[in-house]
Amino acid sequence: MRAAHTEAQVRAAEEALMAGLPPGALMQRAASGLAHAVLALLDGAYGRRVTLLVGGGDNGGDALFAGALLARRGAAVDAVLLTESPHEAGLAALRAAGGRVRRGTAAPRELPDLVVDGIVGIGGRPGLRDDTVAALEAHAPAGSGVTVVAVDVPSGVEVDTGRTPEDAHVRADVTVTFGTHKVAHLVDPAARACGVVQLVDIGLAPHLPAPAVEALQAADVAALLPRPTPASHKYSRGVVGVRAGSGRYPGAGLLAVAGAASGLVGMVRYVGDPTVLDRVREAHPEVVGVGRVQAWTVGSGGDNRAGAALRAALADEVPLVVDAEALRHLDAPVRREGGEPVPAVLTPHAGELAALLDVERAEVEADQLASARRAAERYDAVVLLKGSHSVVAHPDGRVRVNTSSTPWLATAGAGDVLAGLIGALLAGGLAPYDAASVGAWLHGAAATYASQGGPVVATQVAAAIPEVVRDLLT
Ligand SMILES: NC(=O)C1=CN([C@@H]2O[C@H](COP(=O)(O)OP(=O)(O)OC[C@H]3O[C@@H](n4cnc5c(N)ncnc54)[C@H](O)[C@@H]3O)[C@@H](O)[C@H]2O)[C@@H](O)CC1
Ligand SMILES: Nc1ncnc2c1ncn2[C@@H]1O[C@H](COP(=O)(O)OP(=O)(O)O)[C@@H](O)[C@H]1O
Ligand SMILES: [K+]
Repeated sequence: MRAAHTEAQVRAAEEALMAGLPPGALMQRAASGLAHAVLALLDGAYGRRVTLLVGGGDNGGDALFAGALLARRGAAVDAVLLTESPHEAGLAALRAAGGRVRRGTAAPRELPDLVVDGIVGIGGRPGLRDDTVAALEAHAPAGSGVTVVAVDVPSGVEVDTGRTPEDAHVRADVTVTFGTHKVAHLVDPAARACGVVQLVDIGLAPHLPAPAVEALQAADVAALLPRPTPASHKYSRGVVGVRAGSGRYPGAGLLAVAGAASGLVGMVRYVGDPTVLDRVREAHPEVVGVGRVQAWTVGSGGDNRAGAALRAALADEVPLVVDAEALRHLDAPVRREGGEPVPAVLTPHAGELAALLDVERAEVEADQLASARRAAERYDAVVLLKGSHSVVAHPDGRVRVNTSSTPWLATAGAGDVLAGLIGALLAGGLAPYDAASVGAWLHGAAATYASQGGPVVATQVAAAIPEVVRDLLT
């Protein structure tokens, strides 16, 4: 599991760890990890030009000590001070190692190979001052190819929320972080500013509490996956029912069935528009009609009958996935007629979540973590906010973020496949929170697998699910 913590959690853990260490030991660990990451990126130090952008806190200290290490290895290291009070010991170390120190935002005569963003870390306020933006532009102009390495977090993003409320922030190619991931490394839009995140172990783990946000890794997914035993039969593995697609969107019914029929349950039933049913049977001869199910997927590509389909599924006293058109017919909290709670997974994209919360889409996109949490609480259901790093929020406040995807997955019908797949996982016995997060992981991994770096369509994503599962289990 990849764990991400808040600033306060990190500071408390750091305090506990430092109590047993000599002063400055943690910064040395951080700086050494940072310097080694830079050395790997530059494939050596000798003759390489590195510029440090240095703020007034310990984040700048990390950059200065790492710069000293790089200078001792033969790199030409320049520190640009963006503060009146840089980390004194760090500055002395850099100078002693032969590094040069400058102030001001003037452009260098020659661009460096790599810029280290040591402007602010977890102590930073969101946004960057104008002079900082100018210094950044002068040393790593957009499109220049200068590699940008952020120390701990890209300066200017909001560390605990993943928001980027001020547009001014660093956009890094690589972020080198310490001790644990921070929320901003996982949650968009901040996660997009991090580039590749590398974690340096500084010994913090024993002092860390339960994470604020986590991300499943392949081994976690493998451990959670329902799988058959020698005693299994098709009913014991679970039956998923799909109420999706319509005369207007027949393909969505087919794609939801394709996601459900990826072999993770014993049987798939399709209930809905007769013309869609005929096409489902042609494409998936193993799919059957009306009967008992252990979970429903409702709403993908639905029409004005989606409300009735939702009511019928709710009446069945089994867990359900509520997608697309069916989301419009939901009441908060999600309840059966009679008022009992229903285990449910809602799968909105940002526009649909905005409608569920009665806010603007832009607000959801800007504050994905809080929006998903708020909806999970209000609807008393697991909410999967779809995006490049989909957010899965539990009504009790827990959150998982999915990082297995590829931008090529942003393609029509991909959401229908996901809804069917999560329905199958619910029918297979997973709790809604696990079904949603395992489903999002498999879906993203299937897209990545099918894409191989190139374009994919939703049908190919569904077809790649068994291959991804096979890889996981063997
Ligand atoms: N907490 C930990 O476990 C560790 C922390 N370390 C480093 O220490 C960092 C935290 O250091 P600090 O607490 O000193 O805080 P930061 O260095 O993140 O920032 C605080 C300083 O920046 C100024 N500042 C805040 N927002 C600003 C903005 N938007 N523009 C310009 N200046 C701004 C503040 O006035 C203050 O001087 C971490 O991110 C990490 O890099 C590491 O050295 C080792 C371990
Ligand atoms: N930029 C992106 N990178 C990775 N995955 C994405 C991106 N944008 C969207 N996705 C994923 O693609 C799918 C799109 O689903 P959705 O918006 O419901 O489309 P549709 O309704 O056409 O099926 C979701 O699983 C979402 O997480
Ligand atoms: K930084």
